[in-house]
Amino acid sequence: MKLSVIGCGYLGAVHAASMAELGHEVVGIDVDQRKIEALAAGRAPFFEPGLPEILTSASASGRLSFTTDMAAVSGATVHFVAVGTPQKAGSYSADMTYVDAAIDGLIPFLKPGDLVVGKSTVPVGTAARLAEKIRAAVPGADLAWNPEFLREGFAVKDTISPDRLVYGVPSDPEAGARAKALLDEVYAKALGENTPLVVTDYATAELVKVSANAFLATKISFINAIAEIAEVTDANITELADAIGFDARIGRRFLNAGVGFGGGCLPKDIRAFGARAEELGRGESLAFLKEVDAINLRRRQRVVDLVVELLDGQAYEKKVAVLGLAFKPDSDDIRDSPALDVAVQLHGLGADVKATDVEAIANAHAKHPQLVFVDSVDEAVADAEVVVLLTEWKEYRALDPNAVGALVAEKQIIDGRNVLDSAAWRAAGWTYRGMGRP
Ligand SMILES: NC(=O)C1=CN([C@@H]2O[C@H](COP(=O)(O)OP(=O)(O)OC[C@H]3O[C@@H](n4cnc5c(N)ncnc54)[C@H](O)[C@@H]3O)[C@@H](O)[C@H]2O)C=CC1
Ligand SMILES: O=C(O)[C@H]1O[C@H](OP(=O)(O)OP(=O)(O)OC[C@H]2O[C@@H](n3ccc(=O)[nH]c3=O)[C@H](O)[C@@H]2O)[C@H](O)[C@@H](O)[C@@H]1O
Repeated sequence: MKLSVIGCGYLGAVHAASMAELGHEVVGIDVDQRKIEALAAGRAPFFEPGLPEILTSASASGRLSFTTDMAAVSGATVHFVAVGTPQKAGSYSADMTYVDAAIDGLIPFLKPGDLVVGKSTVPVGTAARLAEKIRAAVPGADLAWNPEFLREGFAVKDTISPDRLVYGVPSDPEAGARAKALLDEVYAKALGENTPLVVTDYATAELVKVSANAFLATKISFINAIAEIAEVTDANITELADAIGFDARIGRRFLNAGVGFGGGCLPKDIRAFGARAEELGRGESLAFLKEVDAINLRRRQRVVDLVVELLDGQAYEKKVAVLGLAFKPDSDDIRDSPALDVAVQLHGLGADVKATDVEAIANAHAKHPQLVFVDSVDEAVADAEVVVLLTEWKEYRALDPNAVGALVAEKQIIDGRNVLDSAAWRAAGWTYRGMGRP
């Protein structure tokens, strides 16, 4: 099948390459010339495990191409829209400029029978609005909403073998059936493997996406709120999470307390969802998401406070090693990263911060050139008075407390992700502080 993917960022580039890997003929479009040049040369413009391999194989197959020229969509029947919907400056709402520009750019090249498929995360009501616009401009063309649930770090696997598929299709039965048939053809492999499929209306599909992210964010903030109580009672949040997680109704996943959630999605999605609820006159229904956000941001402050506490109340000119900048391991994404936020705050307090990451240094440097970045843990921790672990890369989880201890000035560590063996670090002479565990 011939597909186009408009917007080739963390979502779109993976989607384009994965669809080509599945046998479709795909053209990826982006306004970012540099990104397109990299992708066209078979290079991933960001770090995502497995992406380089499928880019190479799909490009070699001749089924995958990339361009900045929107006219290239003409040969395709199904057009995925995967452009960004970041938080609007000065507001909690989603910035819809890119989605609107992508649809406006696409319309002149649509033909009757084409299906535009929204993948970006949008405020509920967007699909109905865009569908009207598309149908008015190109009779016979239509729109479906097919939210994406991939996780960065697992994006290729999640795209090729999703845990569920959701289609928001037009309410007209004939148009709905046609949209479903086209999407079934796109996702034939996953459907053949009995992937659960929910076929629904636009509003439900849009709400499924933001509800899923709101639930995940709430689950993380729930455990972090309990971690705040654990901190003042000397309870152990990890053991507590294990214990409640054994209840299948609760489940252990997404109960890792620490410096909290970040990234290009959970934080901005809960804010945009709350803002949309207010527009709909139902602000109070999602008021709890403000608390979820507030708990989350307090965890970053908690790490900063712990650093200052370990430095006897004064961070100024003290040497602090920051391990981790990406919002999570196996990603170079620093969008709303708790780790980077903490590094910036410590720098703001006058600390002599040396920060490192496995993949995210270039992105972090581009955004915060005022920080000092070093390429290795050894350089970061040299003469440090406090070491702060903020992104749980496997390399950092495996650190040897004795080896690190030989390099620092003071053996003090804050485990912002609760991933180190506290007993082993203490046995090696370290002052160990976790996030809600002794
Ligand atoms: N990153 C992720 O893991 C997931 C993201 N999403 C959603 O997918 C959407 C995209 O997210 P990301 O890929 O992370 O963002 P991103 O910022 O990495 O990528 C967006 C891309 O769209 C391009 N773009 C902007 N305007 C354009 C236009 N008019 N025509 C063509 N290209 C244009 C940008 O240059 C950029 O490369 C967002 O709505 C996000 O919430 C949903 C699920 C997972
Ligand atoms: O809409 C999106 O873009 C995506 O957002 C998240 O995926 P992602 O942002 O890639 O990363 P997650 O694995 O969800 O982690 C998000 C943040 O939560 C943090 N987290 C996660 C789990 C946990 O137990 N504790 C915790 O603090 C992570 O460190 C990270 O900062 C969702 O998991 C995806 O399903 C969704 O498609």
